[in-house]
Amino acid sequence: MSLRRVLKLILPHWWNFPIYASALLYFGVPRVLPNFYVIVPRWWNFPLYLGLLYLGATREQLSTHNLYDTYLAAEFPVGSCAGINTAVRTISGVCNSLEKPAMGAVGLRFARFVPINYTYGEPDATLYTPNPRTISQELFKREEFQPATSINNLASAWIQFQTHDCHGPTNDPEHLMSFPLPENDPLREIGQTHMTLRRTVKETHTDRPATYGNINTHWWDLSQVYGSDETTHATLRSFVDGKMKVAEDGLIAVGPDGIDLVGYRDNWWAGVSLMHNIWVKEHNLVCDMFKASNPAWNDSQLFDHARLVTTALNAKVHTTEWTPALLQDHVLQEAMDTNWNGLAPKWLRSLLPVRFPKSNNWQHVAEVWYGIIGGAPDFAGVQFAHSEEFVSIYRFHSLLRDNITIRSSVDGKETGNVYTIPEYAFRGAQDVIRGNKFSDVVFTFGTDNPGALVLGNYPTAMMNLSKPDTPYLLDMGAVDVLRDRERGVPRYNEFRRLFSLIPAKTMDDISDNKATVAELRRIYGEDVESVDLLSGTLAESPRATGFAFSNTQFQAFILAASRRLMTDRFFTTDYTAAVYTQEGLDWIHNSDFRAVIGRTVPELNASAHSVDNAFKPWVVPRILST
Ligand code: HEM
Repeated sequence: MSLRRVLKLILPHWWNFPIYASALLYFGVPRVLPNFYVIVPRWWNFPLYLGLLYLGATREQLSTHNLYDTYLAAEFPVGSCAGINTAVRTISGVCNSLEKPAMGAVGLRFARFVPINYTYGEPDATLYTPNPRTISQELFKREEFQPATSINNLASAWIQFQTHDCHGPTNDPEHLMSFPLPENDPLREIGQTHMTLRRTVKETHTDRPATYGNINTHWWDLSQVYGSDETTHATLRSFVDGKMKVAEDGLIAVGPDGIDLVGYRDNWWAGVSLMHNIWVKEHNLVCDMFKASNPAWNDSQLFDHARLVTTALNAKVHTTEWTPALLQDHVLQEAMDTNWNGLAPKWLRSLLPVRFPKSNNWQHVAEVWYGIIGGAPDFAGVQFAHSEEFVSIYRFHSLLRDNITIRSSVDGKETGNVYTIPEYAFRGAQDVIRGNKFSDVVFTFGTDNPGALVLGNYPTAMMNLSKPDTPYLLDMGAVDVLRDRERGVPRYNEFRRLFSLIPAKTMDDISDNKATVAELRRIYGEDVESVDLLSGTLAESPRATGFAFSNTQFQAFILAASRRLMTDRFFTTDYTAAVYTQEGLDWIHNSDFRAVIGRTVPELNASAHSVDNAFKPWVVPRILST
């Protein structure tokens, strides 16, 4: 951070300076102030430093009340790091924690962000009420595409690339959920009376709610690119110079099922394929950089270092670019930047190169000053795993566009190739990626808007989705609702209560928009407790200025976004030149997503740099506007 930026931050807000100082003090005594936590419904109206203080306090509040392990102490797998190279990320995710080697590894259970006794899956009496199909068809269905104008379609591809479906592609064929279709359902005309789907694969326990395993690693380690098991991983490596395998055309090769050969390949579409290609290309460029500076390194050394750097850069892009693009609020922008870079100006860091002591109290001061990265890990007393609630807040299918209309990156003109969802999903992704110039595809994503995350904007094609190997059509709107109920994710109002938010007393409290409230009432009547999490969050307003999603989802996000960084050894204790190399750290420090695009698709360097954040709609070539 430059002196100019510090002055810019402080001067217009000089009257906030005492608040800023108290924020630092506050972080120094983290376990005290949460006792005095006061919920502020419209925190985004605070001036900058008060807003930062409030977000910090909220995170502390949530770390104290919203972290729950789903393992009993005696159940947790005992692991060992004997014979494992602990200086690098492992494929299965073991040994990130040296104290608890199995933490965050592939197959481990999802944790919970709400107390365990609130996570029983709903019984049949409520599971199907209100009817998920009615909700999907009457509340969610898109009549007309409503764009999210502040972001581009790379943002939607990005978030699915980050989250994917981690409960597994097949579900449990032995255990089904089935409910009658509404009387007026058009499917009844073709003889269908019920909607049926497989339950999620789960572990049952005698005295507590069922638990669910993650089929990928939990860490922020790009396992979707590299794989979470050695067999898959081996098929993806070229074993030459540390590089990932690519086909002759420079893109990821495709398997016999028509899907790209990558670490995790479920629910495939053109957007995720695009992201995988960009990050595999980036990995291979990092290998080139390392080979040039370390000619004696073998394939494994090059791969392991390139993975560390590529992964950290990916996490940095998410923290400092994707999130601020989705949540364009001044407080949030600063908070996310502080997470990664800290608030301390560079010149002061060089004067005081030694970090604050890493004792429990000072650690929080150090975090604000220097950022989470390179600091001391903080588990808030609970071992790390992704949580079921974190999966649920990313049910973002409304981001999907009905059509992808390819435009040339040279002049912005439509090429004539248009793909609907059934054409760009699953095997169809290949038609988009290889049926066009890759630069045109990326350009199209950079200049298109995704759909807005509001009611009435769920793509109709996703409500009649034919997924390979699934023996029935999926109404994804209904599936999204049903999965949360099945997995015991609390409904909207309970979710708010448990996340230190003020619950709605009546439907009118959910949204400022009268028409939206009327829509909710049509489905849920006056029973505000029955409103589903997805319905409530899509309906919710007001939202923070510039927020693409609701404050309720944001609350879970506050907890998860920092926690993913601060529990990971490779973002904390081992974010050092000794582990990453200095050139590796410099690569991360000097790059943003615009640079990644410029390197991996050089034709797009200028377009990607036409905006200050690669996830904002790119400025199209002049020919379009003339
Ligand atoms: C054409 C593109 C997409 C297709 C075909 C697709 C399809 C699916 C399917 C079939 C499921 C699993 C349904 C089940 O539980 O049985 C799913 C789950 C999910 N999808 Fe999508 N999806 C797409 C895009 C997206 C996007 C853009 C996001 C944005 C984040 C997203 C987020 C999720 C989440 C969070 C889940 C739940 C994951 C889990 O249960 O572990 N999807 N999707």
